[in-house]
Amino acid sequence: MTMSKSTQAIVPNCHVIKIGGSTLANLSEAFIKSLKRRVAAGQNIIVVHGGGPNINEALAHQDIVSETIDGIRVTTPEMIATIRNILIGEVNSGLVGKINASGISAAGLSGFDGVFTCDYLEQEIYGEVGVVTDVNALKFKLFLKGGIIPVVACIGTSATGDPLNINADTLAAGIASGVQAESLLLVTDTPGIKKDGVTVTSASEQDIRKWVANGIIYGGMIPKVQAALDCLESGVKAVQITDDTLVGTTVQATNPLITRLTKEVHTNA
Ligand SMILES: Nc1ncnc2c1ncn2[C@@H]1O[C@H](COP(=O)(O)OP(=O)(O)O)[C@@H](O)[C@H]1O
Ligand SMILES: CC(=O)N[C@@H](CCC(=O)OP(=O)(O)O)C(=O)O
Repeated sequence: MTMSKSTQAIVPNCHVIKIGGSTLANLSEAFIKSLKRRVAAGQNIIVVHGGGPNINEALAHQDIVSETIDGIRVTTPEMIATIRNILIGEVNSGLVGKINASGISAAGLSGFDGVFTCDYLEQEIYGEVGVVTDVNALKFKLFLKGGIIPVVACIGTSATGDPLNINADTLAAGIASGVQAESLLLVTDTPGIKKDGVTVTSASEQDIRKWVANGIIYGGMIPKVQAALDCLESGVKAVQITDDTLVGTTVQATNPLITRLTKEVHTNA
């Protein structure tokens, strides 16, 4: 997959944290505390969020059945307005409100606010689904310089201004690559990649390819491992797949070159 680029300066000491819809409803105190610690330590945090379960519920209310291909929702024109409204109107505002209430200054954003551009992934297969093509690192920098955490909903716009549904893991990887983040943290409802019921502490690209092929990794975990590999490929130094206890800190590569060559994906134990 071609990763997004940034036409502007990178964002220093930046860490992208993606929160899955699986976790949003019950975001723990520990998570908010960890966010505060990171901000206090001077990290530039960008939050990206999903909302898959909220979308499922809203579509079910309208008797709309949706299909996913390897974790990516095939998005028909009849679904896209609902998905935009749920992600921006409901999920994003809820999360931004929660973060602000905790004392951290945050602002809600999406592709409509010009922080990234996107294009159709493969319209004939996925319909109204986007992929990030460019990241406006300067705009992110301005928010962060002003002490505001950008909280980005996974909705983009087409060249003609129509909303596009973007898988949140894919968007997080695109933004992390575009700002040349130090790390990407994918927060979900499982403590890491599991194999035979056990959470693995680290996984290589070869492991991942094998586990996707034999079904150990399936569904919503597929966009995560793809995002992880894409990020490492584009120079992001560390990727962690974890639950919201964020046990320890993001695994940092001691030698970025080795990380890039071996494409290690770290998960927590
Ligand atoms: N090998 C695996 N290890 C852990 N979880 C996996 C694995 N393969 C598939 N999954 C599934 O991926 C889910 C996480 O993806 P998803 O539901 O899309 O979460 P999110 O909303 O956080 O993006 C897990 O709850 C689990 O059902
Ligand atoms: C194109 C695509 O797959 N979009 C996702 C966007 C939400 C998402 O990614 O939410 P999670 O992080 O909770 O999985 C969807 O429609 O479900």
